[in-house]
Amino acid sequence: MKLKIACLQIDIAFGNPAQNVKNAKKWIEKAAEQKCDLIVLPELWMTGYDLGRLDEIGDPEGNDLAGFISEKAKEHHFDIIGGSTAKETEEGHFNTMFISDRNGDIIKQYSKLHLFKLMDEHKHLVGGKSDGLFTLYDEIFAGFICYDIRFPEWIRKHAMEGAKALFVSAEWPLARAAHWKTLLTARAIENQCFVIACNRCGDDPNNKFAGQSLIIDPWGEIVAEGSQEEELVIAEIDLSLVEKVRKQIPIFEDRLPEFY
Ligand SMILES: O=C(O)CCC(=O)C(=O)O
Repeated sequence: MKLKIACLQIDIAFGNPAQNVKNAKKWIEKAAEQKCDLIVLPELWMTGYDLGRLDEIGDPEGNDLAGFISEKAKEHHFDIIGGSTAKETEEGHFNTMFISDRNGDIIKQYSKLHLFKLMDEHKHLVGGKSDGLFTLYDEIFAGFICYDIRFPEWIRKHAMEGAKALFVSAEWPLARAAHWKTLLTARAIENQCFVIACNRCGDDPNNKFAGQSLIIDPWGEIVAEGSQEEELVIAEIDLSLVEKVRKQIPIFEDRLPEFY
């Protein structure tokens, strides 16, 4: 199966959901003109990292993000990996990814498992408790958020459970752009699956962000790479490549977990 995918590599206005929704609408229109099958948004794109103001600008139960992507998916007939939102619950705020299919049904919520202390997430957010697996086009995929990509065991668990493509939403700083590219390429090669990673660009009061969104195939080849500016990062991927690579070098069969 072939899929045309667009990462919406956008800038994010710090703590200004209204402006960010307006900008996202503009980029979603551009993706619709490109006739994409699926689009991906970055992490916390409605609020940015204005974590100190989440009581004011957080997203009650994630309904703002869920409602927005559901409406846009139906309008444009594409599936949406909606990036993440600061989902406000009785337990606190989660950093939660929402996924809508093209009928507007929310088919998955995944809350970031690994909180990133360097950006104070542990002081303002609650870590998730469940996996990122979901199904679209009768294929198994998985969603992750930013820092999660530093945990190969977490990603491997999803590949072992059948994920053929890993979708990553991020606000990854420019200072560690080399890690971003290396980690994502390694996750693609070691799990022999596609990696589609959408990062924000621009800056906030504390960080400059890398952009450089990536679409990587199961052989580790980069098929599309963003600049450091706002843009759509687009590629057509062919999911049958996953089986081909896994046949050529059968690492899942050759694993020796009794030694690990
Ligand atoms: O791991 C990193 O270097 C960046 C992670 C990050 O920015 C995040 O999880 O928000």
